[in-house]
Amino acid sequence: MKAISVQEIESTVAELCRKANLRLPPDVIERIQKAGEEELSPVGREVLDQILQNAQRAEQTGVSLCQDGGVTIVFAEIGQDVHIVGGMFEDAVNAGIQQGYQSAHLRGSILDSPFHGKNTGFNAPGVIHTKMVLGDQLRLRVMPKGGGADNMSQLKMLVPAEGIDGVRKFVLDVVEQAGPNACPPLIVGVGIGGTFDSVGQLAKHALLREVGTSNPDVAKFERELLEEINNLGIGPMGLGGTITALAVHVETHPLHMASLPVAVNLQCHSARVQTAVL
Ligand SMILES: O=C(O)C[C@H](O)C(=O)O
Repeated sequence: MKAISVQEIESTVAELCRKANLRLPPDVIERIQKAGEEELSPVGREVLDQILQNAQRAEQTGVSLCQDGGVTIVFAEIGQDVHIVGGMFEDAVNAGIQQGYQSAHLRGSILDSPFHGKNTGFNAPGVIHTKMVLGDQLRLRVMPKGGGADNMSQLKMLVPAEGIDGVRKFVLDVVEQAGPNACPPLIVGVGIGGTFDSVGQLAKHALLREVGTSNPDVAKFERELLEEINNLGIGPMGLGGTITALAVHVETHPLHMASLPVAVNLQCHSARVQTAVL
């Protein structure tokens, strides 16, 4: 049994929030660089170059990658042999979000209620997903999820007879309808299976994967979808081009024989995720 204090959790989440908002992960940078070599449109190449310059400046100056620090999504894998001491896990995470956003001067985007619309200040509360795992470690992953791209995401309960072709059509429709609004080039997270409530989480979870790595069970489907999305011609920031998406990540879950839930969670090019293990 390992004891982990709420103070450690709070300061770790704070640091992850700061890092995530100021630093584009190396896998994302590499994929954008490669996209710059592949993009056929000169305007598209210019946009990709500006995205890379923006990432460099954010790291050098401490000004956030994007004005939108998003909803702070925290994925926690909690080892069964971990004992959290000194308070409530969720309170510690939310205090960490507040500390991180405040100290790095990041915009608070969270309203207390759809009815009152009062900014809570410093971006708390976040959305927290927890999973019990083996071991005595706590793995924390922070994803600031921008509002613009999340707004263009969609979920649909397909009829099973629509099959995988129906899924393919739905994913393409979602990307096409999003057009420039989700700030392409995108990472397209797709969840298939489970239930109405779980499939959205599956699609969001797919975005955590290292950009461009494939799910061996559906690698061909992911490759085909990426090609079809890039053939839509939306291009970087919607200005036309051959790179609309950097990657398609698909996750599946067993499902009821009468259902075919699909969720498409769009991630803008500012694909920010940072991880720490306690
Ligand atoms: O809230 C914002 O700053 C903007 C939003 O993320 C957007 O993409 O339009």
